[in-house]
Amino acid sequence: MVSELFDPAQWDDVEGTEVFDDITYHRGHEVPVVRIAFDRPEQRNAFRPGTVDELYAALDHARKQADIGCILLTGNGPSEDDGGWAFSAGGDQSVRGESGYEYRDDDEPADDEDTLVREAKAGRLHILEVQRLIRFMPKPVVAVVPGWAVGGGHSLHVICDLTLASKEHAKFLQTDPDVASFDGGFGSAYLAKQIGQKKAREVFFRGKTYSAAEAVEMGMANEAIPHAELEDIAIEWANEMATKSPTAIRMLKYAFNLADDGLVGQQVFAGEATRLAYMTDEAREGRNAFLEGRDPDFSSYPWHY
Ligand SMILES: CC(C)(COP(=O)(O)OP(=O)(O)OC[C@H]1O[C@@H](n2cnc3c(N)ncnc32)[C@H](O)[C@@H]1OP(=O)(O)O)[C@@H](O)C(=O)NCCC(=O)NCCSC(=O)CCC(=O)c1ccccc1C(=O)O
Repeated sequence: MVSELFDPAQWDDVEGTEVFDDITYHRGHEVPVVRIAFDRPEQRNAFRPGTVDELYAALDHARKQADIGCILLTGNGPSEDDGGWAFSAGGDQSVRGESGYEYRDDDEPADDEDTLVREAKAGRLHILEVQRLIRFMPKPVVAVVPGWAVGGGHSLHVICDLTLASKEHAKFLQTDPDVASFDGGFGSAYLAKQIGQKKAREVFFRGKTYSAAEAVEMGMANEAIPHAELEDIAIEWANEMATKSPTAIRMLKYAFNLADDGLVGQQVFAGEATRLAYMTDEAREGRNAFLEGRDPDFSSYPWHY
């Protein structure tokens, strides 16, 4: 069983992903959606470096699928040890070293003799690379939170485009200052954009646990959903988004990001505007004139206002 909330009739395996140890990755049977899930329920889906590598690879694969319009990011469960549920409890503290989170034992990416592996074995904080991948993903990413979203796991739900939470089991908690960590980027500053400065400071400075209903009330989750229906409703929402105009959704996501992302936000939005411009006859005339060694003739293209 992948997870108690996982409906095998809704999902197909994805070739090549059987090598994943710490996550699962499935593609919608009838919907243009993928489901990526942390798969360490006995550790509350805490992520170690290998988990982050796999998560990055799966998200990047989903990014490149032209027929996939939405990504559900969740956590498998419950824990066989105690029945507890989690989206993710953040960085695995048992492998935290002095320069970041370390590869160890079965988490090793490759062979000891390899020079590149020595680099990879240095402490990593590359969950931040995953955050950026989600941020710039040209399609919506939905955090489906069946239990604890804590520390770096909390930051991950914050960066996702939408958050759907289990009414009974979702719990939102920032422990960063308890373990002497601090997400000074999207996890805190973007959270403040969502719920306001006072509330975001409370989340980090007090380290109180919030329910799904409180998270919705605060504006950091979209809806609290009965636990048993969580993934079904998530698929419904994902399918609604994934069947709209891909260009409109992509431009809207980048437009929402733009103001907060500075020049990089402008670059990402402008890159998509350039792509749209390349699709016009006017752009084809510019390219063809160069290739044909003549001056371009733009006279039939109006100065729109
Ligand atoms: C999540 C809890 C509140 C759940 O509590 P409870 O339900 O009582 O369960 P437990 O019995 O505590 O846990 C069950 C089992 O899971 C293990 N476990 C839980 N969390 C972790 C973890 N993070 N790492 C390792 N193991 C974990 C726990 O030890 C138990 O195992 P047993 O063998 O059964 O004993 C509670 O568990 C809890 O508070 N967990 C710790 C949460 C935490 O502090 N997370 C780390 C925050 S820091 C972080 O995530 C940094 C991430 C990062 O990379 C980063 C770095 C720089 C900038 C930004 C970021 C970023 O945040 O992205």
